[in-house]
Amino acid sequence: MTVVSDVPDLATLQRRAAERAAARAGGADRLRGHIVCDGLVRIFTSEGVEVVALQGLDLVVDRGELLAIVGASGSGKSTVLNILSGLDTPTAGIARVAGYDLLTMSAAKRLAYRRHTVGFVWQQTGRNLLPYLTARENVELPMRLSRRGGRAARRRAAELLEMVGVGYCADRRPGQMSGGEQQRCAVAVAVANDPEVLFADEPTGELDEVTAGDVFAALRTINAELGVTVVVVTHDLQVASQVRRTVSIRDGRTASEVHRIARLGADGVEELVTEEYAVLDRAGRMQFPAGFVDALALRDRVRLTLETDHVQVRSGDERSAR
Ligand SMILES: Nc1ncnc2c1ncn2[C@@H]1O[C@H](COP(=O)(O)OP(=O)(O)OP(=O)(O)O)[C@@H](O)[C@H]1O
Repeated sequence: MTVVSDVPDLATLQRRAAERAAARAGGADRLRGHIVCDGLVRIFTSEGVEVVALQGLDLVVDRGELLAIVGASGSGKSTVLNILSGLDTPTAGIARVAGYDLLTMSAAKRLAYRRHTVGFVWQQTGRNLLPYLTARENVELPMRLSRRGGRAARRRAAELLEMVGVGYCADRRPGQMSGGEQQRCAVAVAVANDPEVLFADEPTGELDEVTAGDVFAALRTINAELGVTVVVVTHDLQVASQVRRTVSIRDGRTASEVHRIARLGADGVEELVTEEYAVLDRAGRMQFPAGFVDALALRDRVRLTLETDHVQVRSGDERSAR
Protein backbone atom coordinates (compact mmCIF):
# COMPACT_ATOMS: atom_id res chain seq x y z
CA MET A 1 0.00 0.00 0.00
CA THR A 2 1.39 3.43 -0.99
CA VAL A 3 1.87 6.10 1.64
CA VAL A 4 1.87 9.82 0.93
CA SER A 5 5.62 10.23 1.40
CA ASP A 6 6.25 7.70 -1.42
CA VAL A 7 3.97 9.44 -3.91
CA PRO A 8 5.37 9.16 -7.46
CA ASP A 9 5.18 11.96 -10.04
CA LEU A 10 1.96 13.36 -11.47
CA ALA A 11 2.23 11.51 -14.81
CA THR A 12 2.71 8.12 -13.11
CA LEU A 13 -0.24 8.82 -10.80
CA GLN A 14 -2.34 9.80 -13.81
CA ARG A 15 -1.62 6.48 -15.54
CA ARG A 16 -2.29 4.52 -12.35
CA ALA A 17 -5.59 6.33 -11.68
CA ALA A 18 -6.74 5.62 -15.25
CA GLU A 19 -5.85 1.90 -14.90
CA ARG A 20 -7.66 1.56 -11.54
CA ALA A 21 -10.68 3.51 -12.79
CA ALA A 22 -10.86 1.35 -15.93
CA ALA A 23 -10.73 -1.76 -13.73
CA ARG A 24 -13.60 -0.38 -11.60
CA ALA A 25 -15.66 0.56 -14.65
CA GLY A 26 -15.14 -2.77 -16.43
CA GLY A 27 -13.04 -1.47 -19.35
CA ALA A 28 -11.31 1.66 -20.61
CA ASP A 29 -14.18 2.36 -23.04
CA ARG A 30 -16.50 3.00 -20.07
CA LEU A 31 -14.52 5.86 -18.57
CA ARG A 32 -16.21 8.79 -20.35
CA GLY A 33 -18.60 11.12 -18.59
CA HIS A 34 -18.63 9.92 -14.99
CA ILE A 35 -19.88 13.43 -14.14
CA VAL A 36 -21.82 15.36 -16.77
CA CYS A 37 -23.27 18.87 -16.45
CA ASP A 38 -24.89 20.27 -19.55
CA GLY A 39 -26.49 23.71 -19.62
CA LEU A 40 -26.82 23.58 -15.85
CA VAL A 41 -28.89 26.42 -14.39
CA ARG A 42 -29.52 27.28 -10.73
CA ILE A 43 -31.65 30.28 -9.87
CA PHE A 44 -32.12 31.24 -6.22
CA THR A 45 -35.03 33.41 -5.19
CA SER A 46 -34.72 35.33 -1.97
CA GLU A 47 -37.07 38.10 -0.87
CA GLY A 48 -38.52 38.33 -4.39
CA VAL A 49 -35.09 38.82 -6.01
CA GLU A 50 -33.75 36.19 -8.40
CA VAL A 51 -30.03 35.35 -8.34
CA VAL A 52 -28.74 33.33 -11.28
CA ALA A 53 -25.91 31.39 -9.64
CA LEU A 54 -25.33 29.04 -12.60
CA GLN A 55 -26.22 30.13 -16.11
CA GLY A 56 -25.69 27.15 -18.39
CA LEU A 57 -22.62 25.47 -16.93
CA ASP A 58 -21.05 22.65 -18.99
CA LEU A 59 -18.66 20.15 -17.46
CA VAL A 60 -17.60 16.57 -18.23
CA VAL A 61 -15.38 14.67 -15.79
CA ASP A 62 -14.19 11.22 -16.76
CA ARG A 63 -14.09 8.28 -14.40
CA GLY A 64 -10.81 8.28 -12.49
CA GLU A 65 -10.05 11.97 -13.14
CA LEU A 66 -8.71 14.36 -10.50
CA LEU A 67 -10.15 17.78 -11.25
CA ALA A 68 -10.07 21.16 -9.53
CA ILE A 69 -12.81 23.75 -9.98
CA VAL A 70 -11.54 27.26 -9.30
CA GLY A 71 -13.21 30.67 -9.41
CA ALA A 72 -13.60 33.94 -7.57
CA SER A 73 -15.96 34.31 -4.65
CA GLY A 74 -19.57 34.22 -5.88
CA SER A 75 -18.70 32.56 -9.22
CA GLY A 76 -20.88 29.53 -8.42
CA LYS A 77 -18.38 26.91 -7.21
CA SER A 78 -20.27 25.87 -4.06
CA THR A 79 -23.53 25.84 -5.97
CA VAL A 80 -22.10 23.28 -8.44
CA LEU A 81 -20.69 21.17 -5.65
CA ASN A 82 -23.94 21.24 -3.66
CA ILE A 83 -25.82 20.06 -6.75
CA LEU A 84 -23.31 17.33 -7.62
CA SER A 85 -23.22 16.06 -4.06
CA GLY A 86 -27.03 15.80 -3.97
CA LEU A 87 -27.57 18.54 -1.37
CA ASP A 88 -29.29 20.92 -3.78
CA THR A 89 -31.42 20.51 -6.93
CA PRO A 90 -30.74 22.42 -10.15
CA THR A 91 -33.38 24.64 -11.75
CA ALA A 92 -32.73 23.32 -15.27
CA GLY A 93 -30.21 21.50 -17.43
CA ILE A 94 -28.54 18.12 -17.07
CA ALA A 95 -26.58 16.94 -14.02
CA ARG A 96 -25.57 13.28 -13.97
CA VAL A 97 -23.10 11.53 -11.67
CA ALA A 98 -22.26 7.82 -11.95
CA GLY A 99 -25.49 7.22 -13.87
CA TYR A 100 -27.71 9.07 -11.35
CA ASP A 101 -29.87 11.85 -12.80
CA LEU A 102 -29.68 14.55 -10.12
CA LEU A 103 -32.72 16.43 -11.43
CA THR A 104 -35.24 13.62 -11.29
CA MET A 105 -33.85 11.44 -8.49
CA SER A 106 -36.35 10.41 -5.77
CA ALA A 107 -35.67 11.21 -2.09
CA ALA A 108 -34.85 7.55 -1.34
CA LYS A 109 -32.45 7.34 -4.29
CA ARG A 110 -30.85 10.64 -3.23
CA LEU A 111 -30.18 9.22 0.23
CA ALA A 112 -28.63 6.06 -1.22
CA TYR A 113 -26.57 8.20 -3.60
CA ARG A 114 -25.22 10.33 -0.75
CA ARG A 115 -24.49 7.28 1.42
CA HIS A 116 -22.82 4.99 -1.11
CA THR A 117 -21.87 6.72 -4.35
CA VAL A 118 -20.19 9.92 -3.18
CA GLY A 119 -17.90 10.97 -0.33
CA PHE A 120 -17.23 14.51 0.97
CA VAL A 121 -14.49 16.51 2.58
CA TRP A 122 -15.56 19.95 3.85
CA GLN A 123 -13.43 22.98 4.61
CA GLN A 124 -14.28 23.01 8.31
CA THR A 125 -12.45 20.12 9.97
CA GLY A 126 -15.17 20.00 12.65
CA ARG A 127 -17.70 19.01 9.97
CA ASN A 128 -15.58 16.06 8.83
CA LEU A 129 -14.59 14.32 12.07
CA LEU A 130 -16.27 13.55 15.39
CA PRO A 131 -14.12 15.11 18.14
CA TYR A 132 -14.64 12.34 20.71
CA LEU A 133 -13.56 9.49 18.39
CA THR A 134 -9.98 8.60 17.44
CA ALA A 135 -8.85 8.86 13.81
CA ARG A 136 -9.31 5.08 13.38
CA GLU A 137 -12.79 5.15 14.95
CA ASN A 138 -13.76 8.09 12.71
CA VAL A 139 -12.77 6.09 9.60
CA GLU A 140 -14.52 2.96 10.91
CA LEU A 141 -17.77 4.81 11.66
CA PRO A 142 -19.18 5.08 8.08
CA MET A 143 -18.46 1.36 7.62
CA ARG A 144 -20.24 0.49 10.88
CA LEU A 145 -23.25 2.60 9.83
CA SER A 146 -23.33 0.58 6.59
CA ARG A 147 -23.17 -2.64 8.63
CA ARG A 148 -19.58 -3.36 7.59
CA GLY A 149 -18.02 -3.32 11.06
CA GLY A 150 -15.71 -5.88 12.64
CA ARG A 151 -12.14 -6.82 11.91
CA ALA A 152 -12.35 -6.02 8.17
CA ALA A 153 -13.44 -2.45 8.95
CA ARG A 154 -10.61 -2.08 11.45
CA ARG A 155 -8.10 -3.28 8.90
CA ARG A 156 -9.44 -1.01 6.15
CA ALA A 157 -9.40 2.00 8.50
CA ALA A 158 -5.74 1.37 9.34
CA GLU A 159 -4.87 0.89 5.64
CA LEU A 160 -6.64 4.09 4.57
CA LEU A 161 -4.94 6.15 7.29
CA GLU A 162 -1.57 4.76 6.09
CA MET A 163 -2.48 5.56 2.51
CA VAL A 164 -3.09 9.24 3.25
CA GLY A 165 0.06 9.42 5.37
CA VAL A 166 -1.42 9.68 8.88
CA GLY A 167 -1.18 6.08 10.07
CA TYR A 168 0.69 7.39 13.12
CA CYS A 169 -2.45 9.34 14.16
CA ALA A 170 -4.71 6.24 14.33
CA ASP A 171 -5.18 6.44 18.10
CA ARG A 172 -5.37 10.24 18.37
CA ARG A 173 -8.53 12.30 18.63
CA PRO A 174 -8.93 15.29 16.22
CA GLY A 175 -7.93 17.70 19.00
CA GLN A 176 -4.54 15.95 19.18
CA MET A 177 -3.91 16.33 15.43
CA SER A 178 -2.83 19.32 13.29
CA GLY A 179 -5.27 20.88 10.78
CA GLY A 180 -3.53 19.11 7.88
CA GLU A 181 -3.55 15.74 9.67
CA GLN A 182 -7.26 16.18 10.38
CA GLN A 183 -7.99 16.92 6.72
CA ARG A 184 -6.00 13.88 5.56
CA CYS A 185 -7.92 11.79 8.09
CA ALA A 186 -11.12 13.34 6.67
CA VAL A 187 -10.09 12.08 3.21
CA ALA A 188 -9.78 8.55 4.66
CA VAL A 189 -13.24 8.89 6.29
CA ALA A 190 -14.75 10.10 3.01
CA VAL A 191 -13.57 7.02 1.09
CA ALA A 192 -14.20 4.48 3.87
CA ASN A 193 -17.30 3.10 2.11
CA ASP A 194 -15.53 2.98 -1.27
CA PRO A 195 -17.47 5.76 -3.05
CA GLU A 196 -17.15 6.24 -6.82
CA VAL A 197 -16.66 10.01 -6.50
CA LEU A 198 -15.03 12.18 -3.84
CA PHE A 199 -16.01 15.86 -3.56
CA ALA A 200 -13.88 18.26 -1.54
CA ASP A 201 -15.02 21.84 -0.85
CA GLU A 202 -12.05 24.12 -0.07
CA PRO A 203 -10.32 21.25 1.82
CA THR A 204 -7.19 23.36 2.30
CA GLY A 205 -8.92 26.70 2.96
CA GLU A 206 -7.72 26.87 6.55
CA LEU A 207 -4.19 25.50 5.94
CA ASP A 208 -0.81 26.96 5.04
CA GLU A 209 0.78 26.16 1.66
CA VAL A 210 2.99 23.25 2.78
CA THR A 211 0.22 21.55 4.76
CA ALA A 212 -2.19 22.14 1.87
CA GLY A 213 0.33 20.32 -0.38
CA ASP A 214 0.15 17.28 1.94
CA VAL A 215 -3.65 17.22 1.68
CA PHE A 216 -3.47 17.38 -2.12
CA ALA A 217 -0.91 14.56 -2.07
CA ALA A 218 -3.42 12.51 -0.05
CA LEU A 219 -6.17 13.26 -2.60
CA ARG A 220 -3.84 12.27 -5.47
CA THR A 221 -2.91 9.01 -3.74
CA ILE A 222 -6.56 8.12 -3.11
CA ASN A 223 -7.36 8.93 -6.74
CA ALA A 224 -4.49 6.81 -8.05
CA GLU A 225 -4.74 3.87 -5.64
CA LEU A 226 -8.53 3.48 -5.48
CA GLY A 227 -9.50 4.85 -8.93
CA VAL A 228 -11.96 7.25 -7.25
CA THR A 229 -12.97 10.29 -9.33
CA VAL A 230 -11.99 13.38 -7.30
CA VAL A 231 -13.41 16.90 -7.68
CA VAL A 232 -11.91 19.66 -5.53
CA VAL A 233 -13.46 23.13 -5.33
CA THR A 234 -11.16 25.97 -4.33
CA HIS A 235 -10.59 29.68 -4.82
CA ASP A 236 -6.82 29.03 -4.75
CA LEU A 237 -5.51 29.51 -8.30
CA GLN A 238 -2.16 27.92 -7.32
CA VAL A 239 -3.96 24.60 -7.14
CA ALA A 240 -3.39 24.09 -10.89
CA SER A 241 0.10 22.83 -10.06
CA GLN A 242 -1.37 20.13 -7.78
CA VAL A 243 -3.83 18.51 -10.21
CA ARG A 244 -3.97 17.46 -13.86
CA ARG A 245 -6.98 19.54 -14.97
CA THR A 246 -8.31 22.78 -13.55
CA VAL A 247 -11.65 24.17 -14.68
CA SER A 248 -12.28 27.81 -13.99
CA ILE A 249 -15.80 29.13 -13.44
CA ARG A 250 -16.78 32.74 -14.04
CA ASP A 251 -20.31 34.15 -13.57
CA GLY A 252 -21.86 30.69 -13.27
CA ARG A 253 -20.30 29.36 -16.50
CA THR A 254 -17.27 27.25 -17.34
CA ALA A 255 -14.74 29.85 -18.52
CA SER A 256 -11.46 28.07 -19.20
CA GLU A 257 -9.44 24.96 -18.43
CA VAL A 258 -5.79 24.39 -17.60
CA HIS A 259 -4.35 20.96 -18.42
CA ARG A 260 -1.07 19.64 -17.11
CA ILE A 261 0.17 16.95 -19.43
CA ALA A 262 3.29 14.84 -19.57
CA ARG A 263 5.35 15.26 -22.75
CA LEU A 264 8.72 14.09 -23.97
CA GLY A 265 11.07 17.07 -24.12
CA ALA A 266 13.76 17.60 -26.80
CA ASP A 267 16.27 15.87 -24.51
CA GLY A 268 14.04 12.77 -24.32
CA VAL A 269 13.11 13.45 -20.69
CA GLU A 270 9.44 13.50 -19.75
CA GLU A 271 8.30 16.96 -18.60
CA LEU A 272 4.99 18.41 -17.37
CA VAL A 273 3.64 21.23 -19.50
CA THR A 274 0.65 23.47 -18.81
CA GLU A 275 -1.83 24.38 -21.53
CA GLU A 276 -4.78 26.75 -21.20
CA TYR A 277 -8.04 26.14 -23.08
CA ALA A 278 -11.16 28.28 -23.38
CA VAL A 279 -14.41 26.32 -23.24
CA LEU A 280 -16.79 26.63 -26.18
CA ASP A 281 -20.42 25.91 -25.26
CA ARG A 282 -22.96 24.35 -27.57
CA ALA A 283 -24.11 27.77 -28.75
CA GLY A 284 -20.52 28.60 -29.77
CA ARG A 285 -19.94 31.02 -26.86
CA MET A 286 -16.64 31.24 -25.02
CA GLN A 287 -15.04 33.49 -22.41
CA PHE A 288 -11.53 34.88 -22.90
CA PRO A 289 -9.15 34.53 -19.95
CA ALA A 290 -9.16 37.86 -18.09
CA GLY A 291 -5.37 38.23 -18.67
CA PHE A 292 -5.86 38.14 -22.48
CA VAL A 293 -8.63 40.73 -22.32
CA ASP A 294 -6.47 43.05 -20.22
CA ALA A 295 -3.31 42.56 -22.29
CA LEU A 296 -4.97 43.71 -25.52
CA ALA A 297 -7.48 46.06 -23.85
CA LEU A 298 -10.30 44.15 -25.57
CA ARG A 299 -13.68 45.75 -24.96
CA ASP A 300 -17.26 45.59 -26.26
CA ARG A 301 -16.67 44.35 -29.85
CA VAL A 302 -13.69 42.40 -31.20
CA ARG A 303 -12.75 41.78 -34.84
CA LEU A 304 -12.67 38.13 -35.92
CA THR A 305 -10.86 36.72 -38.94
CA LEU A 306 -11.19 33.08 -39.93
CA GLU A 307 -7.84 31.64 -41.03
CA THR A 308 -7.31 28.12 -42.40
CA ASP A 309 -6.49 26.59 -39.01
CA HIS A 310 -7.30 29.25 -36.42
CA VAL A 311 -9.42 32.27 -35.63
CA GLN A 312 -7.76 35.64 -35.17
CA VAL A 313 -9.20 37.99 -32.57
CA ARG A 314 -8.27 41.69 -32.60
CA SER A 315 -9.49 44.77 -30.86
CA GLY A 316 -12.62 46.17 -32.48
CA ASP A 317 -11.41 49.67 -31.71
CA GLU A 318 -11.08 51.46 -35.12
CA ARG A 319 -7.98 53.40 -34.01
CA SER A 320 -6.01 50.32 -32.92
CA ALA A 321 -7.13 48.53 -36.12
CA ARG A 322 -5.40 51.09 -38.32
N1 LIG B 1 -29.21 30.03 -1.02
C1 LIG B 1 -28.94 31.10 -1.78
N2 LIG B 1 -29.85 32.09 -1.92
C2 LIG B 1 -29.62 33.18 -2.69
N3 LIG B 1 -28.47 33.36 -3.40
C3 LIG B 1 -27.52 32.40 -3.30
C4 LIG B 1 -27.69 31.23 -2.49
N4 LIG B 1 -26.57 30.47 -2.59
C5 LIG B 1 -25.74 31.12 -3.41
N5 LIG B 1 -26.29 32.28 -3.85
C6 LIG B 1 -25.69 33.25 -4.76
O1 LIG B 1 -25.25 32.54 -5.93
C7 LIG B 1 -23.99 33.04 -6.39
C8 LIG B 1 -22.97 31.92 -6.41
O2 LIG B 1 -22.71 31.53 -5.04
P1 LIG B 1 -21.70 30.36 -4.64
O3 LIG B 1 -21.76 30.20 -3.16
O4 LIG B 1 -21.95 29.16 -5.47
O5 LIG B 1 -20.29 30.99 -5.06
P2 LIG B 1 -18.80 30.49 -4.70
O6 LIG B 1 -18.03 30.60 -5.98
O7 LIG B 1 -18.83 29.18 -4.04
O8 LIG B 1 -18.34 31.61 -3.69
P3 LIG B 1 -17.40 31.46 -2.36
O9 LIG B 1 -16.03 31.12 -2.87
O10 LIG B 1 -17.48 32.83 -1.75
O11 LIG B 1 -18.01 30.39 -1.51
C9 LIG B 1 -23.63 34.20 -5.47
O12 LIG B 1 -24.08 35.40 -6.07
C10 LIG B 1 -24.43 33.91 -4.20
O13 LIG B 1 -24.74 35.11 -3.53
